[in-house]
Amino acid sequence: MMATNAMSPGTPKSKRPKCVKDLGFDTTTCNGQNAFEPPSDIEIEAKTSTPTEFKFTQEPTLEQIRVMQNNFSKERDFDKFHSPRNLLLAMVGEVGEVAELFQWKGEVKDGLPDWTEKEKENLSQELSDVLIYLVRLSEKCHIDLPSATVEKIGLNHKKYPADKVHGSCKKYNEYD
Ligand SMILES: Nc1ccn([C@H]2C[C@H](O)[C@@H](COP(=O)(O)OP(=O)(O)OP(=O)(O)O)O2)c(=O)n1
Repeated sequence: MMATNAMSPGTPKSKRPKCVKDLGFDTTTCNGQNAFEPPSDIEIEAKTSTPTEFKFTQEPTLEQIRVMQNNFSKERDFDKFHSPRNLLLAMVGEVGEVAELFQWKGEVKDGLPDWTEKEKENLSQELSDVLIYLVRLSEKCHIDLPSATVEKIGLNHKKYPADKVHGSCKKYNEYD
């Protein structure tokens, strides 16, 4: 379904859409319970795709990751430690561990061709830790992360119209 209610970046926070439904998108199919159907103005098919282009696997979904981490925490009686604040600090700590892997390397090439297998494995683990804590934090804050992300991408489309910003890295509020 098309977004019908345009929202300018200057809209006060209190008046901003709270969920993807407020943008005019059909949310009945993107709440983690059902199959995901993207709003028709947000493409999920790659614009161009080559056989060598990097892609994620289809599963696990964020909901499946939420369940896996929820089970992991229950089995270990970790729930009592997983308050939103603790999870936020844990996530930021893991972001720091990602940053440490890039520290002093200068710019690195796409696909990290100059990294050792061990370095790539470390990065893979630290990025996963960030995601695991992000998903857990979202769960604890009752943020439906997949839907919220679609909503945010919708907002990004409105703030950064492709025909206006093409090839520029200026912030949306720096345009006339
Ligand atoms: N109380 C805890 C402890 C760990 N984990 C899970 C979530 C993370 O994916 C991972 C974090 O474990 P560590 O704190 O041991 O961090 P690392 O795995 O990054 O180890 P290191 O700090 O040695 O790199 O384990 C968790 O959910 N709750």
